[in-house]
Amino acid sequence: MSGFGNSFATEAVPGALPVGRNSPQKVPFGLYAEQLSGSAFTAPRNENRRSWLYRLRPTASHAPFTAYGRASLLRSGPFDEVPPTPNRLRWDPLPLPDAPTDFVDGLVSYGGNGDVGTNNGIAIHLYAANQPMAARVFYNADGELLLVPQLGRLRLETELGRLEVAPGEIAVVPRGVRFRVLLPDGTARGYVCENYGAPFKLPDLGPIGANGLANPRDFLTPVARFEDVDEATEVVQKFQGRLWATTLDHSPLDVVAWHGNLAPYKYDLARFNTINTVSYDHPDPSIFTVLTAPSEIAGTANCDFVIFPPRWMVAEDTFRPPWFHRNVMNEFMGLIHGQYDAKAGGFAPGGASLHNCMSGHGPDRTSYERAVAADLKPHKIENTMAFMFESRWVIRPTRFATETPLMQLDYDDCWAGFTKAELPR
Ligand SMILES: O=C(O)Cc1cc(O)ccc1O
Ligand SMILES: [Fe+2]
Repeated sequence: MSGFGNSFATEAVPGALPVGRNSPQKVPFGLYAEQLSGSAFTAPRNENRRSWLYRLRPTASHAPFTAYGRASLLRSGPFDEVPPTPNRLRWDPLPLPDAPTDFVDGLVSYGGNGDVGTNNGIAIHLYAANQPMAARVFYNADGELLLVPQLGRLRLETELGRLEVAPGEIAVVPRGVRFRVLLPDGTARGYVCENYGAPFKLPDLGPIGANGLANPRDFLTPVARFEDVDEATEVVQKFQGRLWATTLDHSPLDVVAWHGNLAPYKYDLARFNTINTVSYDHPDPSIFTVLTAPSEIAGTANCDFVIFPPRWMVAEDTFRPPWFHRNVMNEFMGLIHGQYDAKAGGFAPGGASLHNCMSGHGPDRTSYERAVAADLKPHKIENTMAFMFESRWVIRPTRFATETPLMQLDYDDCWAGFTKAELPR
């Protein structure tokens, strides 16, 4: 179903969706009605998110959750394992695992900010997996999950239906929605932004007008699809930063019909309507915002999801790549494929970089020298897709991120050796 944040209605069995009310005395077929809220009941209408689910069994029927037994590199805010470093950080790609590892066990946190307990901030994870989630499902009680596949498709079997997401596409799974991740290509790697704050929405367009950037109709939400499976299914949840598990005697992906505006969705980044200068200067990368999770300060996001898609570069008398800058916001970047125009080397697909508040960064020396010498005819940047999670709060790396051999100890060298400017004598 097409559209961002629409009010959808879908039933996998004709007649399963109650008509004219949410909670009839007798739900068709004896299904159980359940409201899933993504906002406070009293949130303003344009921010109010909820769906009504009609399921084979109530979610409430389950044994207590107990602490998840397995080791995990998943971390949550507050991020205080190691002192936050003011240094610029970059990592080589996360290797695919040797041991059998599914999506949940393959999550590795690189950093984050805020606090799961106060509903602000984000966590940034990478995943590398080689096993489908067989007899288990996962949900995150701490925030919604923005998934950015880099290698291999993900098949998300969720309570509200099925989504397949390939590298170059993204998906968002709302807080609390249970899902299983299957790997149609056998292995998968990618990035996750876990958003503790207000859910992602489309940015305002201001003077751009009524159309452009990510257009609402290109967001896709699944139709209802359910499993009628009476087999043991483990439910793993993350709650307040810790993993918990319980086992049901059935699959909880048993929602036969649902309606509402809280649902998973996907988006193909190739549909992005990229807007850029046709005169001079390199605009701020906010022109490439796909989704924004606002904070209570207008224009100062808990998280912006920004992409650097293929595009024409035509600016005249302009240094065309990203300029040198120091930002009050905090920038975590990843690369889905190709090359990023500010980095001639070292920033590989599946890798990552972190430039926190006020740390000087920008083009590496090779990119700089090439751009200053370039013949400025129209040039198309092709076969590339980098992205950024940009947040108003410092992204505090995890112990893993600062101690892994994937971290490039020589990152600073990419900005070494610039010749000094020469003033007229
Ligand atoms: O640092 C980066 O590479 C991201 C970035 C890109 C750009 O075009 C302008 C500013 C910015 O932070
Ligand atoms: Fe930057």
